[in-house]
Amino acid sequence: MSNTNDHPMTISEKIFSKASGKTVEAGDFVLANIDRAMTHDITGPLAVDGFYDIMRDKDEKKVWDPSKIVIVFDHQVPADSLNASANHIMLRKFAKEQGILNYDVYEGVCHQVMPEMGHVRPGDLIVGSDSHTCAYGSLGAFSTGVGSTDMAAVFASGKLWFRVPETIRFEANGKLPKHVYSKDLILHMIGDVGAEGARYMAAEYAGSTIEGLTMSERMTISNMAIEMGGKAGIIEADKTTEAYLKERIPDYEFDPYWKSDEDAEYAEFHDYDVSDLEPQVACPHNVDNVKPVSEVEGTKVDQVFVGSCTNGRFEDIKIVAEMMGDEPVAKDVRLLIIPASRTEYMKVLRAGYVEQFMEAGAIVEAPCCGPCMGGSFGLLGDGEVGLATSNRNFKGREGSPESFVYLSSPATAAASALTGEITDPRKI
Ligand SMILES: CC(C)[C@H](C(=O)O)[C@@H](O)C(=O)O
Ligand code: SF4
Repeated sequence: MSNTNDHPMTISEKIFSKASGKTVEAGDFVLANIDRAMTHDITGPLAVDGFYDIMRDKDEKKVWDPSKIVIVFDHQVPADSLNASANHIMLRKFAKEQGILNYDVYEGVCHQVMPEMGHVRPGDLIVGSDSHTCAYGSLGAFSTGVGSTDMAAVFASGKLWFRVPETIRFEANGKLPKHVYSKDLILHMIGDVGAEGARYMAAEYAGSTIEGLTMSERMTISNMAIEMGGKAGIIEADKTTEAYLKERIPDYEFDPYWKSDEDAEYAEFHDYDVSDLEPQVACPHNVDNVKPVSEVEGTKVDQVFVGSCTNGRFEDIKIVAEMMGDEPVAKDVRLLIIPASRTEYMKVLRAGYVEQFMEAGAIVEAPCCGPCMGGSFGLLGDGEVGLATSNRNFKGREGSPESFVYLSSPATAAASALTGEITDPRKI
């Protein structure tokens, strides 16, 4: 695509222009063509019911384009209840009948599987019936979470109405200090603007710090855009993205058009110098209750969970393995490690980390969402304190409403698993 715009555009305006076939700007209402739709084992069944409801008078009840839909089983896998197995049976049948790609119980968390398996490209408009679908913005796509009934409409028509969002730009410059990671940066940003700071806006992350991040680190940042109310969390595609995509999509060709124009209009602008950023921790019971680790050091933890679509990749787990070395997990602490996908799990396995973690007294589980949303296992009981590398810490998020969840980077999680209390990783 070449630049034929009649006004400077943000990447979101460009993507919605392509998707609606006309030049649009923030505030416009558009009926947009969807490039890819993702659903999973929890929200999928309702979307399928909704789809058949929409199609009730049609003889041929076929989705608009099976090659553009992906189903992933990840929240309750392997089936943890009869309800979950019934959902899986229903979705497997739907996928088979419609010819839709279905990643079954062993593949991993949807937001890891989608980019990893080559279902995300810069410039795409993607919807998923999961709020962290904003994660694919890390590859320069406009990607957002929708409800199951919207997903049903997408299954039927391949289209959805949107209000083209304004953009809030976050620019981060400088080199992240040792033991400070992209998770600390995004927690800091969320703490700064608040849980509604980017409401219905496209968050756009830029600056030399972002440019220097690996794909895995970028995914962490884009994933959490929703925690400030963002509709999307976009990082423009560059050489790093190109290399990631070339490995996964053989015919992929980089198109420099998919970025914001120099003089594009932003609703808000936030600027950060990260060179003296401390490790950050989100404290109970809100993601924007963010404090530097020094303010919560010494808080006893019962469970440390390293995983989720936010920080469950090999790179994250490597940080934990390296920080722990030969040391055991602290007495009375459960360290739960869940790689975000089968691919990431195999990297962890090949690096010898599974053996290291088991010897240290940690538990390594097969890829899934795990305790991230108080689903299948690893739930916190009354009065217990958990530290997690995931993205939400609302009351009861990881189990009992009487438990407490703190969120941090994998490095802070590892340091805390070693000592049994929230610990500054720079001190280990
Ligand atoms: C189950 C699903 C609807 C939910 C979401 O949309 O985000 C879950 O993935 C979460 O992280 O809370
Ligand atoms: S890992 Fe957590 S945040 Fe991610 S999709 Fe699963 S439940 Fe949602």
